[in-house]
Amino acid sequence: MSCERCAASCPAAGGAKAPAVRKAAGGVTVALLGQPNSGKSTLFNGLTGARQHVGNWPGKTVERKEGTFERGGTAFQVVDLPGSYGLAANSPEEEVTRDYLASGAADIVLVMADASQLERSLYMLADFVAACPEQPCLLALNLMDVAENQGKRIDAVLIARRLGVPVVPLVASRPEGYGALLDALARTVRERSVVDGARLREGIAAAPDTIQGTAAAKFAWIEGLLDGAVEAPARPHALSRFDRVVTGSRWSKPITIGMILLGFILAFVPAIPIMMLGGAISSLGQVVAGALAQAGAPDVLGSFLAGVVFNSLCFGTMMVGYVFGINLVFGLYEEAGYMARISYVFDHTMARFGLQGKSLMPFLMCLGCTMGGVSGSRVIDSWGQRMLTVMMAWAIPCGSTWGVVPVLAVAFFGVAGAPLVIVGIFAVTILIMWLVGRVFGPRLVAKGERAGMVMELPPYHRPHLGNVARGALLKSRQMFVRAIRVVALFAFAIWALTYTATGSVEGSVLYALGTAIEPVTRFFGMGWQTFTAWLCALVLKESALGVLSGLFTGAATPNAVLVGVMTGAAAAASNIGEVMAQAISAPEALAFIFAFTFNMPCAASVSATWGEVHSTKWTVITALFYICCSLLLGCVVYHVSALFL
Ligand SMILES: Nc1nc2c(ncn2[C@@H]2O[C@H](COP(=O)(O)OP(=O)(O)OP(=O)(O)O)[C@@H](O)[C@H]2O)c(=O)[nH]1
Ligand SMILES: [Mg+2]
Repeated sequence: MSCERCAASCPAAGGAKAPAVRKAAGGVTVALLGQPNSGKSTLFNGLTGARQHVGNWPGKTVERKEGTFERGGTAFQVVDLPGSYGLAANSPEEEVTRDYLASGAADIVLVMADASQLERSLYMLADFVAACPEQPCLLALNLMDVAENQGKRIDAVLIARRLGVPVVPLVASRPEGYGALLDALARTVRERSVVDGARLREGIAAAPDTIQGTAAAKFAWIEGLLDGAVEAPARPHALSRFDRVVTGSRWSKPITIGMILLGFILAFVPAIPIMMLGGAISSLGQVVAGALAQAGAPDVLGSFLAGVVFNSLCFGTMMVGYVFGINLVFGLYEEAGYMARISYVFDHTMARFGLQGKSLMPFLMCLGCTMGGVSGSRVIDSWGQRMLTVMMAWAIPCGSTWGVVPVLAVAFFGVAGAPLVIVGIFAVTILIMWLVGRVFGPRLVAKGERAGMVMELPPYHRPHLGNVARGALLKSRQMFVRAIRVVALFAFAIWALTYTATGSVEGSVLYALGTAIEPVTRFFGMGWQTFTAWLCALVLKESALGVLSGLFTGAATPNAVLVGVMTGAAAAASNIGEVMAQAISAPEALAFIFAFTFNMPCAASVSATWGEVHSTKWTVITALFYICCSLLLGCVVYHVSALFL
């Protein structure tokens, strides 16, 4: 049915741009409408088998998504609309929803309400009925399990009688219980039932013609609709007392920091077996190479298989291990409703940097893996704030950096000097983040957009481990595929540059290139070996120690260098620090430490950044900024420290 009256009366219709919505040919189009976090995407996934992002905080779905399913010989097209609090609001996501309704593309609108906070959640229904009085619809009272846990009892039959359309209690996260909803949907298609909104219209007509007056009339209608239909216990829910502590002014920050640290530690539980699998893949590569050599295959074949193919897989698997762990643990936090609290607690602090509370999680995730942190920025709704978050997050030293820096710091500056180096690194991190905020902040986040986040705190839910694990697997798979492509490409390049038939590094292209450009790299405080390690770190941060090990100990065969490149510390000679301490000066080591730490994180992070921000221009700007910063730092640190060390 074309909802012409809706289009005429819908607040969106007046000034809205021509809706880019076309009606599907054949079948029945069902639009899911509801306030944020009411479970639309969960139902959408359950009905269509799609994998839309779901999570317990408002505002995840920002674009219209479509999927299909079949029931009783009828093809249904389901449209997952972005959540919005009403139809008169102004954010871009809310415009998507309004424009869609105004287009008349939906045959049936399925209004989703959160049964655990029904009165507030039904405001969308009131708005919809006022705007689209002739649109056939039905109402789903979702999150019934949560409402029941709160001790609420809802008389759906009474509400249905008052509305004149089917009203179905629902637990969207359990698709096996969709029978009643699908029956009600089929009935709505047959009967084209519309809500009896006469009382609502009378109320609105009698109310003062102001936003507040109209809203009061809508809430009065909801009150009448629910009168005698909802029974709720009077005592406050125990969790709301807990919430007062975790979001209150006194303990909120220490508790939040503790919970985040716990999350990072717990992430190792699923990560370690996956990382061990990665190690096994690398060893398998060596076995295969050895077997090929014994069978008389050309050396280049074994070297290529072990160095490029198996080591790429090894690195991809190892990296994805922690990414999976982080996604799983923080996915559980998100599902439980705790992530929204983390963002809330730090919102004010982050606003000082032009960011918002939601930027904190990506920052923290970057301490483990920049790629994971970058993909975590997806939760930030404003593109400018997301880009700025990613740009700042690149400055945070990742886990791989911490595998390299302490080894070198102790070797060159002793146990007493190393902590000073670490403090220096933290100070420069903050300096660079501040610099990024000052230089790029105004270009990315307009003054008006610099407000903190606006987000209601969702009620706590018991997380569904299966759903969260599936989501984490999906994200990890996407990341693995992205990483492996980049890694394999660079691994091939490095392999080609270090391969020599004799096995001596001096004969390799890398050696020739490195020594040729050494006069220039010396200006930035790095000799050819440290500069090569710096270059390899552009591809993979953890490669640096392995490369240094290969190049300085002299024991490096091309494949040892490559294994170092791919597996980092694992392949590093245990005495690398001592050997380097004899080969290069302390200023050069310090220059390398700083240039390496603040270099762009790794090629996979660049690819993840592009994947999140979809801007080649800003991805390139970010990469160039960090490469320049890193070289500049190397130069300054080298020349200044040479005066003292
Ligand atoms: N316990 C329980 N949780 C549910 C149910 N339906 C959805 N959820 C959870 O509620 C949260 C919000 O679900 P979403 O499907 O993302 O909500 P949405 O309406 O699409 O939200 P926006 O895209 O932000 O508008 C998620 O944590 C879901 O797992 C349910 O019936 N019971
Ligand atoms: Mg959604």
